[in-house]
Amino acid sequence: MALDVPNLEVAIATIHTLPQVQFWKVGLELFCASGPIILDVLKDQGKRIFLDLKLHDIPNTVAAAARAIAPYGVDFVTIHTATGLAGLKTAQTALGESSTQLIGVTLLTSIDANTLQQELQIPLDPATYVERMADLAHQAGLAGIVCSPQEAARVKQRCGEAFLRICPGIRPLGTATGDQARSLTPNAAFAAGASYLVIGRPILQAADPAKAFDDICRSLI
Ligand SMILES: O=C(O)c1cc(=O)[nH]c(=O)n1[C@@H]1O[C@H](COP(=O)(O)O)[C@@H](O)[C@H]1O
Repeated sequence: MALDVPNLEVAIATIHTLPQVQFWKVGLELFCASGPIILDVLKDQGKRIFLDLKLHDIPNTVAAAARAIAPYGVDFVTIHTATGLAGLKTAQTALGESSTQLIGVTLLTSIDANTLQQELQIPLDPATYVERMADLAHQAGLAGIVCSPQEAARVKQRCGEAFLRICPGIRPLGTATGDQARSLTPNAAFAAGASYLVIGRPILQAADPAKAFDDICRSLI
């Protein structure tokens, strides 16, 4: 679950409201607001942690950031694959002996074909672009990628089962799409080969978040 909340106080309340959630994603909003203390809070409760900082810079700088992140001991940390092969490799190397797995963000799930081709002037369809980015991440030795569930099957076929496909853009039927452009239902996402689903607003903004979480889990059985 994405712990997309504005500060430490709300984060702690949210973790308590959803004790059944075992794996939390801490993103830029909360990490900037709370600093690394939120990681200690989650660790103290035995939770797994996905630190979603989406590194994107020159190789020397992403490597330095990865070295600074390694001692946090989180499970996953993200880097944009558009950083390029050299940056992906140096960041992976910089994590050294740490158990943290480096995950490449391929193409944000908010970007549709029109935005990719017209606005960003990248003459590929999103699935082909994601495949190219998955290849880079795979070649650099990363543990997996973030992609939309719509690309999960192709990435699995291309890079193998062990290469993680972490999929946001998850929308149970009847929930608002919002800014997500390439989405699927939880059930369809797993069927398509997602290793993990990342879900925020459909649960956080539900009238009863615990029920929304349980309903999603039940829909997967
Ligand atoms: O790296 C991510 O986690 C991420 C990548 C991406 O392409 N799309 C995407 O939505 N995310 C994150 O996944 C979460 C999705 O949240 P909801 O749209 O509220 O379910 C947010 O925390 C996003 O920052």
